[in-house]
Amino acid sequence: MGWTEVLTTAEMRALETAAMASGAVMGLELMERAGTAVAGAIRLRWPKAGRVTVLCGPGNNGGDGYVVARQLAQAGWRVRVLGMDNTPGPDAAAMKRRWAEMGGIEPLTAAALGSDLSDLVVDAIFGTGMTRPLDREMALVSRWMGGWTPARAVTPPPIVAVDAVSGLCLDSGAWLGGERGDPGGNLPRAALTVTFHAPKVGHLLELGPVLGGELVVADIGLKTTSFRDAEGQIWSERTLAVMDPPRHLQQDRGQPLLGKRAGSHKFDHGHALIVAGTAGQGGAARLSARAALRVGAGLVTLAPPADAMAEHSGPPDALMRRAVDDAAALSRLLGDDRLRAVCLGPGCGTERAAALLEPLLASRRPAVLDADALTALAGHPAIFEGLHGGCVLTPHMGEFRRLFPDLAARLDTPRPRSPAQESAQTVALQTWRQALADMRGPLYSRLDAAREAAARSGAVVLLKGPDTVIAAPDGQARIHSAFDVPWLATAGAGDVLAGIIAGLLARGLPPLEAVATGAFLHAAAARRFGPGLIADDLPEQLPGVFRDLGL
Ligand SMILES: NC(=O)C1=CN([C@@H]2O[C@H](COP(=O)(O)OP(=O)(O)OC[C@H]3O[C@@H](n4cnc5c(N)ncnc54)[C@H](OP(=O)(O)O)[C@@H]3O)[C@@H](O)[C@H]2O)[C@@H](O)CC1
Ligand SMILES: [K+]
Repeated sequence: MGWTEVLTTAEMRALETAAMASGAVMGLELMERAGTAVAGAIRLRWPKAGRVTVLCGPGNNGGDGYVVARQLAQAGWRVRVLGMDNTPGPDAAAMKRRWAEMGGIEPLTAAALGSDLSDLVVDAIFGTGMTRPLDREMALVSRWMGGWTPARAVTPPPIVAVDAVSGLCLDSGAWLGGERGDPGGNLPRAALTVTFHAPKVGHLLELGPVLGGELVVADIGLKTTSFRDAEGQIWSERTLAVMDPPRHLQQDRGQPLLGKRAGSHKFDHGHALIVAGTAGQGGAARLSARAALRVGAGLVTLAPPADAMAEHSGPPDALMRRAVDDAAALSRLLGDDRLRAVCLGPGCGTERAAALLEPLLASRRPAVLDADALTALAGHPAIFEGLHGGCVLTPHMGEFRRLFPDLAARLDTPRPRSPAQESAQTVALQTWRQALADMRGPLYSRLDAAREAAARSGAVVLLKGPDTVIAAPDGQARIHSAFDVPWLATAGAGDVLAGIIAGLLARGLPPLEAVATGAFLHAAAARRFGPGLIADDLPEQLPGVFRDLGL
């Protein structure tokens, strides 16, 4: 594996619809495969048949649940099924009938769960069709799965989620059971989530990774892997996620992408300019510079104002230094074509950043704009207008809020992305593009926000977080979930990331690739060091990361 395609719920429904419309597969068959995959994953992890309670919702997620119930019963499990008193769509109804021939269906209520004694609970209540907050009864069921009952706290049995923990929005990773960002306690945490064909956006963002546990992506035989338009071109608006060390880092059309070819010259690997600030603020820029060197830029020059030069005279000795006092000095320096990329912002000071942004943007040089440069951009709309496709913005949520207040506000409010909730099943293949634009899932996501920010600014945007989201102006996006490296939340880590990206830009990687690769290397360095990490350690881990990648 490497980069993996990630889908919205509408995209998933469109793929499924296309597969059925082409006659390649029937809905009932897909449901049987989905349920079989879940039952198989359960039997692999819990090989000794025990007692299982399967909670089945009103739609096709519930249909999968009835398949799981049947298959586990056939494998010797003692199965209790709690379901809803409704007639679901034809496929789920058929699966419900088949189960009813084998066992009973009790009403799905919190009261019925109160005395449950099972070893395992299968949550097949809601999946990709989750469109609105849980009603009161389902909220109580959900709280039971989270270990809360009116009488006392209980330890719920391990939960296996079919497609998602019910209540999670698979388009945003937000919790639909309550207020966004403050979902309260007692959220259910699955031991295992089995999803189908591809991860969904919500598995990787916000609470998705926290609530989902181990994520298994089961192949249910949907052959299509990418969206292609009528001319067979892959859409530009794709979302890819790093699930494993990306293979392309080791090899790109037979050539090492990050490795260095024997006999190459330092100028073959680019020259990065790291702008530094006035006295007393130097550490940040030096962290960026060290990272740019370690990631393999051929040369790195640090550019403080002349009166701060003394402060910047320490190691690493491999750094070159050049005083840049004002916009004119930066313009002159950028007259040298060999300077391939610039990093502006870390430890720079907002005023200095604002003054230097104009010549930098005018030079059209690839540039990472971080920290103080982002604050300067937020305060100067005219400079913001000068952003271009070679620019990379690396805001954390606070900086994002200053730059794109309306987009941040939409993230804060749990409201639908679009009121149109037209059934995807009716969407014809040719009209996907329009249909998906109308039907993105129930909640506006960090991915949506980053995409809009990139389109608006014309720059590549990396929105920081444990679920880093990266978007390019043409709609391409990457998700880099790194919930396993909490030690990255440390002072200066962002400066290192900016330096890594600047180094990769200097080495000639296109902006989106530089940013996505940079996010991966940054997390990999943190992972390699482990607990106790400080930002200074990150660049020093890069050689080990490269060795691990086989460079
Ligand atoms: N796509 C694929 O390739 C495959 C998909 N498969 C499976 O299908 C699942 C998707 O099925 P789905 O579309 O029927 O949606 P699902 O999640 O069952 O929920 C829909 C029902 O819930 C209701 N409802 C929604 N929110 C509610 C709320 N808060 N409170 C109460 N009710 C609420 C909603 O009602 P409505 O909004 O229509 O009023 C509707 O009745 C998917 O996750 C996967 O498991 C596999 O079988 C095979 C391959
Ligand atoms: K579910």
